[in-house]
Amino acid sequence: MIEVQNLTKRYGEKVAVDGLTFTVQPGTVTGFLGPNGAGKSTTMRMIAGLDQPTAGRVLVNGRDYRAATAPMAELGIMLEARAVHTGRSARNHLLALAQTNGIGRHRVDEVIRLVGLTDVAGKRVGGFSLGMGQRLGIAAALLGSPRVVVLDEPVNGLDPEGVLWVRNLLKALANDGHTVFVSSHLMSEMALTATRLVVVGRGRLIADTTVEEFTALAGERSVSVRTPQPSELRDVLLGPGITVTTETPGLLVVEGLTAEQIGTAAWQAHLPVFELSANEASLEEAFMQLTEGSVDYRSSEPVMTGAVL
Ligand SMILES: Nc1ncnc2c1ncn2[C@@H]1O[C@H](COP(=O)(O)OP(=O)(O)OP(=O)(O)O)[C@@H](O)[C@H]1O
Repeated sequence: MIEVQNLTKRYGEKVAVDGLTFTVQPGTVTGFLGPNGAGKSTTMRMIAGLDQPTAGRVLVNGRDYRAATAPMAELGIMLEARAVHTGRSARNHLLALAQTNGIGRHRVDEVIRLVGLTDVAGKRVGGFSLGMGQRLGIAAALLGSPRVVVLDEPVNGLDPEGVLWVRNLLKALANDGHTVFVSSHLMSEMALTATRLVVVGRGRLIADTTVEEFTALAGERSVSVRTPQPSELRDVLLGPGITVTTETPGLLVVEGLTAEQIGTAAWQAHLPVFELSANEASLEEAFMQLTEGSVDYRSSEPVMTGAVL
């Protein structure tokens, strides 16, 4: 379990993390979401004791992680992969880590197999692609068979097969009872991997919810109806909690009713309907709405959702 209590981190004037409080439970994958610069990496570094909080504290399995006697068995962490420039082979890199933490050789081979690096284990890490580096980072995080696994953007740089592999790995770890906390700035990816979500913006907690609840929120959508008798249909549909707007002549946009309810009401009132379509809000759109106003860096160019998926 990870308990983050009133956690704050300031860098001079900049408040990177601002009074965050949340708990990450074992047995589930918890997604840590937020736009760029929201404070995810800083929070993760404080969980691992790599950064000192300005205020508040973090408990890993009920204790301060820095006081753990076998730290790699408590917490395995992979921070955002940066270019690794090392002449060491992947196996030697992991062996060195294992030796300094009292972990046996057989576990090194086990994690190499687990992350699919067997064929390149003898190769220099410096020559690894971003995806191979991610796999190596995950191997290092899992080396001590930790109860808590924290991964910062683990699918960055992975091909679709790699993304699927990470997704399944995280789910398997959670099913085994591990605490799994994984950051991403992609809502759609988290929706497929996580059960719970902690959403931050500008260092503050925006939502601590289940993916199901979040999806239901995104599911609140409008329905477009094309009819030759818009004012009559509008009168039929209007009621408490229902809004009807006209965007173009003959086209109503209805909020608060399903397409089925609208179709039935129109049929009962003998009003013709030429088109009836639900306007689905994507998870990514719902996430953008939720974090609106808490984005640090905003591109002036619109980004097609497909391009970031
Ligand atoms: N060492 C530092 N010194 C000064 N400012 C920092 C430092 N580390 C982080 N920040 C700032 O704190 C804020 C939060 O950064 P952080 O890297 O934690 O965000 P993030 O959510 O992980 O973003 P990303 O998805 O871009 O990695 C940013 O505005 C960043 O510029």
